[in-house]
Amino acid sequence: MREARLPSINVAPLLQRDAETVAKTVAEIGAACRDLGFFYATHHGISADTLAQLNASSRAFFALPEAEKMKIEMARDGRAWRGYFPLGGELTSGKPDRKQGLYFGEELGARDPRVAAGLPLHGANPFPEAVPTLKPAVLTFMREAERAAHAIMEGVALSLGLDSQYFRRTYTAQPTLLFRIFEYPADDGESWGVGEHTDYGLLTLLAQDQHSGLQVKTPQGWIEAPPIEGALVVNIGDMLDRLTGGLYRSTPHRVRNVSGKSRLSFPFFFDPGWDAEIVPLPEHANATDDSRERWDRANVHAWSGTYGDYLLGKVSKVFPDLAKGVS
Ligand SMILES: O=C(O)CCC(=O)C(=O)O
Ligand SMILES: [Fe+2]
Repeated sequence: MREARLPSINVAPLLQRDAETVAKTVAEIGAACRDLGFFYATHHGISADTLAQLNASSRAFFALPEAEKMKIEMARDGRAWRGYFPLGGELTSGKPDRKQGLYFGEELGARDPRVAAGLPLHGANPFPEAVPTLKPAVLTFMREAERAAHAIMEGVALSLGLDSQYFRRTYTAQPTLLFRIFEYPADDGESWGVGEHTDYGLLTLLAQDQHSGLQVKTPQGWIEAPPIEGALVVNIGDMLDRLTGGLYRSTPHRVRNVSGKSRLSFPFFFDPGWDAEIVPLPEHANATDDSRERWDRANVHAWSGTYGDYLLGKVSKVFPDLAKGVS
């Protein structure tokens, strides 16, 4: 493992729309996106209190007896694909991951047109009765994380020479929001917490507890992305890679919890609207096929379609049993 560090970027000027200091932030974001596709964001507006509530409520949930957790099991939730999955229940790169977790999305009522139309991955979230604090903790985190993600995407747009609202207009007026809470038991010396993969959408914001485990693939080898108090890890997903013809990289990463303790992480996925057709930016349309280097051997630059199609294809692979009920 190489001793290298991801850059750390203060994103407050984007949240505050501070014209004097935003140029520096934008330049840093552009450089980080072109280089590793990963950086730490500080001053992101997600409060320390929100993170503490989320951490404590999640710990309380995972400490429940298995039967209690299984009351909100994903398999019971139908098309929305929300709820709990037990250890080994998800197969990120074809093998069971050494983690248990909770899967959430945007909290949508039955009258939301997307729910009424029966779109998979849309609906209400199941929350555990046994830990009533989890619901407000998750919903508050998601609200604050969405605000941070819009602001960082404004920085990404500016760094590409686009106007700040470009992505909001084209893809994220009604983003697809997925939020997950993972508990990784201490390493067993054999299995990956999450196997090597890239994320699917535009931007991932990751909060972590105090235990390391995340590793990022760089041209010089794997590096660690340990937790930094108060900072989020931000990385680019396949759709931004596709839009920029590979200029902004969707970088592979993986997790091995070698901390010796149980590790919690909280990835928030900020993705294009479900029906959005993903069309490369005209000036970045000439991408090279990088499928031979990719973990899934897919050529995202030859792919076209809506984000919903892309996501469904990916999620069907990681939860093969659930997918049978949706297709
Ligand atoms: O748990 C982590 O640190 C990363 C999780 C991750 O990469 C993912 O859920 O896509
Ligand atoms: Fe990931």
